[in-house]
Amino acid sequence: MNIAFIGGGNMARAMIGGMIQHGYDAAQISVVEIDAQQQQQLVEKYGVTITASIAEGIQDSDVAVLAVKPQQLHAAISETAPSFQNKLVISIAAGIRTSDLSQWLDQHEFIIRAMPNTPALVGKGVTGLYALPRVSAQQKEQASKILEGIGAVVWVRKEVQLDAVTALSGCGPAYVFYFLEAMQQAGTEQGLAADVAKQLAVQTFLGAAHLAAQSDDALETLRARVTSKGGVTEQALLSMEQSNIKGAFIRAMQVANERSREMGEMLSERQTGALDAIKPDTFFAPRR
Ligand SMILES: NC(=O)C1=CN([C@@H]2O[C@H](COP(=O)(O)OP(=O)(O)OC[C@H]3O[C@@H](n4cnc5c(N)ncnc54)[C@H](O)[C@@H]3O)[C@@H](O)[C@H]2O)C=CC1
Ligand SMILES: O=C(O)[C@@H]1CCC=N1
Repeated sequence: MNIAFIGGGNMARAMIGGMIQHGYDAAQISVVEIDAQQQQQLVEKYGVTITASIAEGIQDSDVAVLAVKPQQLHAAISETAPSFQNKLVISIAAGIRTSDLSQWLDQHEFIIRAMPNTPALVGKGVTGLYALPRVSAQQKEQASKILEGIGAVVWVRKEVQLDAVTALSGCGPAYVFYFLEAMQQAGTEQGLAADVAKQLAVQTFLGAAHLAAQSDDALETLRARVTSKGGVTEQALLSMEQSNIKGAFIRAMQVANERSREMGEMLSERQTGALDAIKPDTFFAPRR
């Protein structure tokens, strides 16, 4: 199965790196990338075929993965729509709806919208997937196979659920890094060396995540087992409750979900002319 990536930035590189590490042949991967520096890095690091032309890049591919920024997508694909004919198209662009993609690609029907995440680079990603009704079972299997090379795969039945997947696991690695930064900072402020604090924080996350993955117990139960009555953890959690950390976190994910939907709406409206008056560099600012 030959795969072409349209856009070879952060997420495409995470996917390509993960796929190659898990045995995928670089000769079967081509990347359409317009930035010369990115092109050079992709060739040097992964040995994939590079071109700046979509028509050329995808002509021998069975699957095209759309991996440019959401606001770059319409411009990138609309003029080369016929090149995508009969190919399975997997879009990883946040927010962009399959109905718009289909329209931009001359009513293309074989479209899967996917939301992967950057731990794909180390084969530990998770991807949420939604397929248009005409996508065959075999094409869905192809998509699962590609994405299982870089981690776990979860199919959703309703497209709107992908906004929740985006808010949770698409953005999730950033929340984890943010939390790790806070743990490292607190550790150093309490007298630990920065590298030791980082190791303790990262290993604690890894350990807790493995424990949660392997246990049948609810997350609350696992938390309760750490929290001795009248002990140390209890005080820390009490402090977090007083600061409403959980509420703030849930609110942040709600905002992320809204932003994902808003991006889809704005880009859809823009292409139908409703937002033409707004300059491309400013229209993408949040409307709040
Ligand atoms: N970074 C992340 O954690 C995740 C990103 N995504 C989605 O992945 C997509 C890509 O995101 P990133 O990799 O972070 O962005 P990025 O900016 O690192 O990569 C986009 C690449 O596309 C290239 N490009 C732009 N226009 C092009 C064109 N017409 N033809 C060929 N190449 C073109 C750019 O030069 C750039 O290298 C976005 O749509 C984003 O929503 C999805 C899941 C997670
Ligand atoms: O922040 C973004 O827009 C993309 C989508 C999920 C992770 N990164």
